[in-house]
Amino acid sequence: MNTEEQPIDDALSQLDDASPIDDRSQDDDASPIDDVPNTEPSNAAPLIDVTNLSIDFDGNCILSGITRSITRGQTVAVIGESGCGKTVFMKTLVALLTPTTGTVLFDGVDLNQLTPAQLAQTRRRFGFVFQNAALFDSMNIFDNVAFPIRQNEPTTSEDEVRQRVRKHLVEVGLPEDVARKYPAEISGGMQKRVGLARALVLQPELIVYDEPTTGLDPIMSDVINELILHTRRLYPVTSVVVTHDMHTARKVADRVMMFYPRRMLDEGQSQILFDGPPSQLENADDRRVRQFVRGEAGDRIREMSRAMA
Ligand SMILES: Nc1ncnc2c1ncn2[C@@H]1O[C@H](COP(=O)(O)OP(=O)(O)OP(=O)(O)O)[C@@H](O)[C@H]1O
Repeated sequence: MNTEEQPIDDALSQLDDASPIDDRSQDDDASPIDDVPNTEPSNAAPLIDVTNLSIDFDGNCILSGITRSITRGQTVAVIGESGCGKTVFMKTLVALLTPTTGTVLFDGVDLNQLTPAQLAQTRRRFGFVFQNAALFDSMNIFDNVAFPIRQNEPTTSEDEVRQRVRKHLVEVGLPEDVARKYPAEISGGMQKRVGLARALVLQPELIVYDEPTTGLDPIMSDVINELILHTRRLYPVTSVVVTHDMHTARKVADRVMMFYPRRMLDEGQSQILFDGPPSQLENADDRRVRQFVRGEAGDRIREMSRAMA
């Protein structure tokens, strides 16, 4: 796309009366408002149904025997030590990976039975917030956020594109002058907020966040956490948040799933050691869960010693 051809100045003039959530956002210390309507889901039907999922890579079993549902409107944090399969699980939910066995239903439809065209259509219902924001370096922020609209809804008028980009930049607390900048000209925290704005422009039903706070200072991490909550209050969206950040898991999630590496378990043992509200993490029955959330190596040291012996 030739960004020079975009009527960006017109677009930006439309942003002039936008009220960013917090003008301090230029300095990355903005805290978005939370006084917004709570859009509770109208029903509690599962949006995602996973049945007996397993994933192998070259005979190396990463996930097995996973059966879980995710209800519409839930925010699920997926935690667990590095390499246990959190990202693989998340990618499988949005058909970026194909199950070795088992099924993943999204809104009752088996994603792996869809034709490429049907899958592309369904993916418009997903929003992705990547670990590194994954913005296009050659496009300014306005065009980055406009990109999914122009790609997926090419008949949308430029007027509407401007309105929607403006709305979503405001929602993530970015001031209007950011729209003219390029990704390299803004901080990592601002890039993550642009990534969230871009994920929201197609009004997804499911948003997956891959390590949304990794690499951010504690204040900016909390801004991102607030934005995840803010997004949930604004829209009846279902969210899956893969994170190492226990503060994020506790703050944004109404449900936490903790995975354990398959290779460290015996046949038939569940790979999900905990599945419940974050308030119960500290008192989980499984010692490995309590150790994980407290940041104690505990059993893992003994297990690793045995594995290396
Ligand atoms: N496409 C792939 N091909 C082969 N192996 C893969 C692929 N994707 C992931 N893996 C392997 O699967 C395992 C789980 O990876 P995954 O990225 O899900 O871990 P994770 O729990 O998200 O870890 P981290 O917290 O470090 O990101 C790793 O051993 C990884 O190397």
